[in-house]
Amino acid sequence: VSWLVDKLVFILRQSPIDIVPHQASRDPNLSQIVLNYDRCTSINISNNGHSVVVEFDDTDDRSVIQGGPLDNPYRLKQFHFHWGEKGCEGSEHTVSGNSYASELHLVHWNAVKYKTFDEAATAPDGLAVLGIFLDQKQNVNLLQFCSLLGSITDFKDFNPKCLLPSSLHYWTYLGSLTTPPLHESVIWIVLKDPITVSEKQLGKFRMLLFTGEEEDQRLRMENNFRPPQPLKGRKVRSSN
Ligand SMILES: NS(=O)(=O)c1ncc[nH]1
Ligand SMILES: [Zn+2]
Repeated sequence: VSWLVDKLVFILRQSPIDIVPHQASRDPNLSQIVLNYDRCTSINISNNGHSVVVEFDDTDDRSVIQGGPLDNPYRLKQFHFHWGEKGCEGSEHTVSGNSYASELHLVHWNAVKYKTFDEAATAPDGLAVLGIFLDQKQNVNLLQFCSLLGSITDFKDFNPKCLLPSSLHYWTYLGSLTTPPLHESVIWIVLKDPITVSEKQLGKFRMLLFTGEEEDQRLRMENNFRPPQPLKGRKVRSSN
């Protein structure tokens, strides 16, 4: 039973969470976040069976996030999306119990303190994930690039800056990966303002049918969002 106790005791900072804006504490020491994605080097876009992922070259500090709750620059490694089968659900974080249609995660790692992403992914200050809510309207045409499971397509010079809302106001809290292995290693930075995507584009997410190499292995990819987890006394801070 001790392994069970160990497990229970250490599930203290799981993600996502429900963010309640008026309960977040406005912290004057929280500076703005700074995104240096201009010389970002996207490499490929792929469908890993749970999401669509765009990988970046993280061998140097060309694409980093810094400022806000972060003590040093964190390197952009990949971004991916979470969505649902209906327009009213799909994001992982919720705001006063309300879901958005989808949520974009830009995953960064602390290359100052750790040698590799995998090492950082198990450290309490190893990762920083920028979460951006997607509402329904505009165009995010990544999906036409890959709808086949396991398909990897060249995807050079894509600058994620075009996926950002006008304001970089954010909430921040200490949490975890929202997919296995659920490591409690993420400093979450969730932007308050959503970006808007078209219903058609979101529909493409939902219709993301893919076939593996084997014939007739047709699976529907949908509802790849984890529900909100217990706050366990954590504080959510709000930027100014
Ligand atoms: N969804 S998440 O951003 O917490 C994540 N990134 C890598 C694995 N899981
Ligand atoms: Zn994610």
